[in-house]
Amino acid sequence: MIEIKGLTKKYGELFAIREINLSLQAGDVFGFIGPNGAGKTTTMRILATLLQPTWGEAYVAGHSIYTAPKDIRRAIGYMPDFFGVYDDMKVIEYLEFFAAAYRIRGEKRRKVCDDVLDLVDLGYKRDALVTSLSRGMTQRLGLARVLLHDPQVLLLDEPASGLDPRARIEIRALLKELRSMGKTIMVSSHILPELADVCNKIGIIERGELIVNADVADVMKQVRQQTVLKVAVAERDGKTLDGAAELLTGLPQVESVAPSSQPGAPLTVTLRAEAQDPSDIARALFEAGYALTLLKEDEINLETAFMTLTQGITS
Ligand SMILES: Nc1ncnc2c1ncn2[C@@H]1O[C@H](COP(=O)(O)OP(=O)(O)OP(=O)(O)O)[C@@H](O)[C@H]1O
Repeated sequence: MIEIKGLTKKYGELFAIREINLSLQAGDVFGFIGPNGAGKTTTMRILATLLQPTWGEAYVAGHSIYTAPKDIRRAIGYMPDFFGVYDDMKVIEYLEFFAAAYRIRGEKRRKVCDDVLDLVDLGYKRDALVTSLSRGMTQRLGLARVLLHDPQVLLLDEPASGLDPRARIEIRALLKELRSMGKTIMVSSHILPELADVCNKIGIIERGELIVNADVADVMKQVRQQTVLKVAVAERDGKTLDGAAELLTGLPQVESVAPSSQPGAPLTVTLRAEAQDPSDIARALFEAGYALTLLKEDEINLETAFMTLTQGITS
């Protein structure tokens, strides 16, 4: 759906983006992470055929940015990081205006507008003035607008920037819904946690260069090759968590035991690479008379994974 090869944009001597390569399949949700000025907007504007690269190739939905920009515009929904809304227009009028621009006519137009409004949960603001909407609602209206012509590919430039926590959560839920509809999505942000649980692919861009470009699942595997467990026992009958830690440290399949960070918190037990079965741990504790209250695999979050993976690269 998106194929980029050696894409480069220069402004004078400055490389806004430099030799970017990227390949996204249908249904991929690509989180494009980078600090301000890293090159996210430049990349998206080139894909949206609003900006010419200095050199390099880019195809969207099978169409070249050089030879078929009109086909690309039909296939994409591009939401810029800042967009204006017209004053003294109602929400529904605003959408109908853009639907008309997409040549959606007659009864279908009203239906399409109502459908996208429902999708972004703004049906109840149908007759409100666009200028009366909160920033979160305005962003959702912007999303509704780019969905009018049912594009296969969405390019969303920082859709959650400047929103309060609740509105960010709403945008994330909406992205998940669009993902379940099979859309291919490129969504940018300058912070990773925002996109962590929405994307299946992540790219990190710094000073115009894509320094990480990976499948989320692969990153997880790469970062965590060992099993890490959270373990807790009941502190009674002379048995303590410290005693359990000592016992576990002596087991051959255990590589390390980190004490609990605060009173009552579980131990963090890392197994040796070849030992994957946590039931040995349960058995050893049980046989020594401990009452196990917690034994679960410690789930690594994407943020930690990427921090580990990019250590030293982004500093
Ligand atoms: N028209 C322009 N003329 C000169 N330099 C530009 C122009 N547009 C962008 N740049 C530069 O290109 C680089 C990349 O900018 P870009 O807007 O793509 O970054 P970004 O990752 O989208 O940042 P932000 O998160 O702030 O939107 C920056 O150094 C920027 O100053």
